[in-house]
Amino acid sequence: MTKKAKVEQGEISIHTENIFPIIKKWLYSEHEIFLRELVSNAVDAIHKLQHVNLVEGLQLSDEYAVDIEVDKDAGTLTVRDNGIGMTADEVRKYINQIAFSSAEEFVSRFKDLEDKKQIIGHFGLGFYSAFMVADKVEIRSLSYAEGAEGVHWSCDGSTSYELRSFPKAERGTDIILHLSDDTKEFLEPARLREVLKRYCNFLPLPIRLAGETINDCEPLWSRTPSEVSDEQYLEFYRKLYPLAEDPLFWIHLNIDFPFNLKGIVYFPRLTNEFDVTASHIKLFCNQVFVSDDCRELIPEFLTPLQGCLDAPDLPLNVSRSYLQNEPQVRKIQEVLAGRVAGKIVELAKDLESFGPIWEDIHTFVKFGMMKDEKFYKKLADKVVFRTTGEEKYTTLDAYLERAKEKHAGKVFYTSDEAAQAPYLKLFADQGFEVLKLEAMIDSHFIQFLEMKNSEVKFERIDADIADGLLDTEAGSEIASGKDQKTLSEALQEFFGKVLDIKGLKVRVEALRDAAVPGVVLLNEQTRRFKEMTRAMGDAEPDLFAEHTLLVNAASPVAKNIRALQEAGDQETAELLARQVYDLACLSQRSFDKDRMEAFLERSGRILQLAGEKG
Ligand SMILES: Nc1ncnc2c1ncn2[C@@H]1O[C@H](COP(=O)(O)OP(=O)(O)OP(=O)(O)O)[C@@H](O)[C@H]1O
Repeated sequence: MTKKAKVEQGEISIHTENIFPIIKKWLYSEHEIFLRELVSNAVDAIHKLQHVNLVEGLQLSDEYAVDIEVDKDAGTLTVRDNGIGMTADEVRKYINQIAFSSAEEFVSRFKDLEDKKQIIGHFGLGFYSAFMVADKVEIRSLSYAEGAEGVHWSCDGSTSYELRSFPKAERGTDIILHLSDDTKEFLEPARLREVLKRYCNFLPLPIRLAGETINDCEPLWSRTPSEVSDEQYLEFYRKLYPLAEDPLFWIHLNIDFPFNLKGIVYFPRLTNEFDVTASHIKLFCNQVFVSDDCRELIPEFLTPLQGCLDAPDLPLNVSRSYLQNEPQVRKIQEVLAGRVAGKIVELAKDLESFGPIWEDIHTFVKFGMMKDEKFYKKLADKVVFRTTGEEKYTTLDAYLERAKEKHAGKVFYTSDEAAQAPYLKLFADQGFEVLKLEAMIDSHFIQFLEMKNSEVKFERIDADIADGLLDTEAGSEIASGKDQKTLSEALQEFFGKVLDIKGLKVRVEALRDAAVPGVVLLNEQTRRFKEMTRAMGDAEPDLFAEHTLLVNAASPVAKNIRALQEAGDQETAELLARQVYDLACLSQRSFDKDRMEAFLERSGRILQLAGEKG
């Protein structure tokens, strides 16, 4: 005669009326995370058994795995493990009391939260997340303990449960979900696979779907860095980001003290499609996927970093705003910044291979240096600049060393090679090296460098004419003509009178290069100030409100103007003076319609005159 199984019925002692509808509705969009929760509980159960096995010397030698199975006809999904199992008492304690009281706490803590995304992806849901997708949940379990009896628990989503003994042959736990009508998608292997790949891809034990292992139990970051080859790092990257180009460099973190942090972060090649404002790192907790968005852990200037971080010590069941104030988070940021700086120092040893990498990383490095003093100190002498010099790249120190004779402490730069081409030519012809600072961040970075090195001044090549470009041997000029004026005096007065523009200063100097009739100069400090007000969102500043026209006394055009003026051909002299000015301005600014028309018309007349002369 078989003994009738004793059935225990009871009420789960929770105080919230009925938490399940709340959970279900509230977390609707993220209900797939139930699978992560159940699979990680199953993995925990196996780890616990492995631990007991060691401590108690049980000498178990099973093949451990978590199996996920579906029964389409019955509409059930089962998560099975061969871990530690539970006795009836443990089910009462861990499921009826602990799991459900934490459920209650969870709901009361987060139900008023506006931004639900804040906690999504973080732990704290546990076993009861099964009710997000199931109308009824069953547990069948057999504890590892000697003489243990199988146990069966079921609950239909109300606050009452049923518990009875159950003839289970194999140690471990089956969690059986009777999926609700609107979550039948989880009976589809393809959908299950997708979710398991997302959350369980790197779990440390085999996770099998219909018998097939779907995960990588030993993700690369869990290995010893010295045992991993470059090819393996690249292969891992390609698996994580199949559409991306190979990264620029990577860092393998393997920290045990003062906190645990493992992971591999990659600095990607930045393409136009790459969103540098989004977070790209996948966060794990003991190899369980937690979130794709862990921007709190990464210093702001390193947001492009990709890869995986495994931070088992972080209290992940808290909101992101909590994370922002978590001291450990700051330490992780510091470690990341330090390690990235270290890697850059290493890469910078070979300037030739470093140059192209620098092109992709420089904005972030400069931003980091301005934000983080430690980062600055580590990299201060590693910053490189593109240059017109012999090598393609130079450090600031090397540049200043070369410039010692000609312009000590002064750094000439261009912010736009095309627009400043005439100036570049002047500098190049006289053998002056010019740095190319063409990125948005550079104007701020220059300011920052000047603050850090008070003896260094940056000057854009159109800011002033360096002494070395002037022909100081041109000799003193002789006063001549009816007006008894020197060439410089006469031209200065003539240009000033003819152009008659508010804010324009005329300066006449002999340049070493006679080919340029004139250049416009914009004072460095005034220009920077104007650019700054533009950056602050003020109305478009007029960069030309104050500017200087430098007329090249060495140029044949200037001499010609003076000759025409002396000969009384005021009209042609004026025509040429205006053209010299417009040509000098043209590279710096675009003309409006009227000025362009006047310029073209004048050009036509000058061509005509030249033709008549010929
Ligand atoms: N498959 C299982 N095998 C053995 N025990 C289990 C299993 N699943 C759950 N448990 C027990 O039930 C308890 C409650 O699980 P639950 O998932 O709600 O919370 P948790 O795992 O302790 O914490 P959290 O999931 O929030 O990190 C577990 O601590 C464990 O003791």
